[in-house]
Amino acid sequence: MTGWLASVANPAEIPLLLPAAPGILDLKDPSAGALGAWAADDIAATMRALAALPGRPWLSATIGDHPMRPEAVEPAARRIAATGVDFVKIGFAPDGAPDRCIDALAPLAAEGVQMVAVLFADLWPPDPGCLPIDRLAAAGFRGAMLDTAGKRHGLRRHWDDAQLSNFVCCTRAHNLLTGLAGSLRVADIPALSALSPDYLGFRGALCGGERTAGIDPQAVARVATAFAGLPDLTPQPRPSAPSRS
Ligand SMILES: O=C[C@H](O)COP(=O)(O)O
Repeated sequence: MTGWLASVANPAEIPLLLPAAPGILDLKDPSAGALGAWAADDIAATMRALAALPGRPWLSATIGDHPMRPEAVEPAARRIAATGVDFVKIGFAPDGAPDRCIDALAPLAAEGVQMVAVLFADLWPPDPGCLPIDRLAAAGFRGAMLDTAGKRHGLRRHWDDAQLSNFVCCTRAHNLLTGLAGSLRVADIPALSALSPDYLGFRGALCGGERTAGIDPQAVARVATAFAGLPDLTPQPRPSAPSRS
């Protein structure tokens, strides 16, 4: 089943999301850019606050928007990893040296940090063969998601559903967790879930359209309801054949 990720701008928004039970709470400050980072102290405090919550969502946190240089990306990732957050999300764009950044992050994976690459669909060509998916897997990344750096148009204006399906298949073939995001709306949920990514990510749709506006509980309920109504496509065990006796 495809799950969902909810981006939260500050600790005060978390109680508005928890009743809707997203699988991942993504700590990200949308007013500070596509991958705007929370303060590390706030991430660590949120991890502590939710640690004992039964069935708590996973927590991810972004490292901020950085130029594609290892000396910028690696220390930022290390700083967020030190908070103990479950997943560290790192953005990759084709400009600069994304390959060298990925290689510089491999030691973090070896230390047990679960990193998720965020690949910007409006910056990379719409073909998973052009993305550094092999390299991410070889470096020990846990997942790769496709998102958009610009928020004016949704993901599906940049990549069509066949291209998105290729992305899901390609990342899955590398044993990476797979996510799709980028100004997604409730109306996108059935078609994108049918591609079977591990999760779909939302911010704008949870705020009634404007991602910096703050969480709107009614908009959250619309997203959660759309997921609750999806068919369960998980393969079921076959009933055993009747015995011949
Ligand atoms: O990680 C997911 C993003 O926060 C999605 O934000 P968005 O729906 O505003 O593009």
